[in-house]
Amino acid sequence: MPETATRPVLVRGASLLGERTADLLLRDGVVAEVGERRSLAPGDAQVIDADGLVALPGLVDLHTHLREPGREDAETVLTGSRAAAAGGFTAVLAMANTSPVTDTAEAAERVLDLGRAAGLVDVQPVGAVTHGLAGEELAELGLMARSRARVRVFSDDGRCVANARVMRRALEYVKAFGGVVSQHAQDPDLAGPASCCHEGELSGRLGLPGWPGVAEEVIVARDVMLARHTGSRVHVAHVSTAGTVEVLRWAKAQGIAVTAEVTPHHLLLTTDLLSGYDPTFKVNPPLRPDEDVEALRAALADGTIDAVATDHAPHARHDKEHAFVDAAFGMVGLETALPVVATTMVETGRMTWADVARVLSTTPAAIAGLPGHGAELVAGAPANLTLVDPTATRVVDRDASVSRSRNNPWHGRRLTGEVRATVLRGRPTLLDGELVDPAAR
Ligand SMILES: NC(=O)N[C@@H](CC(=O)O)C(=O)O
Repeated sequence: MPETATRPVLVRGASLLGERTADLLLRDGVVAEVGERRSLAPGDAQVIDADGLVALPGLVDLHTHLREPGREDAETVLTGSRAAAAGGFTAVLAMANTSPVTDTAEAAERVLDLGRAAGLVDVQPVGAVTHGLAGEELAELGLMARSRARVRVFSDDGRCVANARVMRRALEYVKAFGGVVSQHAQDPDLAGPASCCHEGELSGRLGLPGWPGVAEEVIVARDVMLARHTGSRVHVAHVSTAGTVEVLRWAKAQGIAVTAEVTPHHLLLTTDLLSGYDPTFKVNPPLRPDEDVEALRAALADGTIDAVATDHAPHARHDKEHAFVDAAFGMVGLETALPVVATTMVETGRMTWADVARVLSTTPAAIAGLPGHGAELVAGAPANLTLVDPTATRVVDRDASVSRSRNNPWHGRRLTGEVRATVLRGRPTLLDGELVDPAAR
């Protein structure tokens, strides 16, 4: 995207990946110089004092619902971009389950253009796998790939591509241009049409229809075999069970081209939260028991799960404030993803900040094929970065969110790790924890 020249930025004294302290001079959209701490002269640059802050490559979210077009009462590309910048993201993949669905080149280009107009984060459209997410005929995969939007990730997310023949064809098709199919793994027959939570002892007691983890696992098992058969790439969206982790571990050991993501909420929240029937905790896949959460954390730490993705799923009050069985599935997550990962994985000693950069930036950028993102912060790299205060703690207040929606499962929880600044191609989008108006940059 052509951008007018901006003032250089000097990031002073940041701890690169929490490993070594340095100054970074950002000019013309790239990291122009990396020097010893306090070695670079500011000249006419805007100075960001990053003493005590960890610098990461800008975060990349593989799984964001921005709701525009169609449900602007829940979120727009602009309000979702604000939430992304506030959360430290410099790129987000916008899911296709909008209204109309992103299943044509024109629809994908429109989302791309809305993202550019908002100017806070690179909004990369995800294309639907099938027309209207109906699971039957393939969408215009090739046209979306060749469009200005350069779509590489395809997903019917919210719905599973349940038909094995359709999934096979989609995998064959996207292989031609290095694309990937991101699967919402939920066998519709096994899960059942009315299921709204994890199937287990608690769902029985609460009288809520649940779906078992095996409904996810059978689809993942099938899809890794289809990926092997086609020689194509499959990505598993929002992994939620220990059984899926076992399948992934096996598939990776065979050399099958499978990648997977876990959401922040599946790393910390468990099914027992449902005992109050609060629809804030209704999400798909559902919150699972402790054993699954533990397996997901271990799999993220050992690389079996490749990435963290938010599944930011904003919903308007009138869709969420219902009896549990009738409420919409989903929770917001862009603004809290980094603190949840810091709290569950870094504070517990399971991951380093370099690991956080891998799972929230480098690997998701590689999976999505976004060459401008996820790069190590060295001279010549794109100036996309996030500055984090690793020790600050904060109690989440849903009303302080810049998202349009309030379905925030973290409200009232204390989390460690605070995003202080976000920089997109050398321009701050967040400074001192406050959004920077694109017009003022
Ligand atoms: N995660 C959710 O619970 N909801 C998502 C769709 C989806 O990913 O299932 C949504 O679009 O609201």
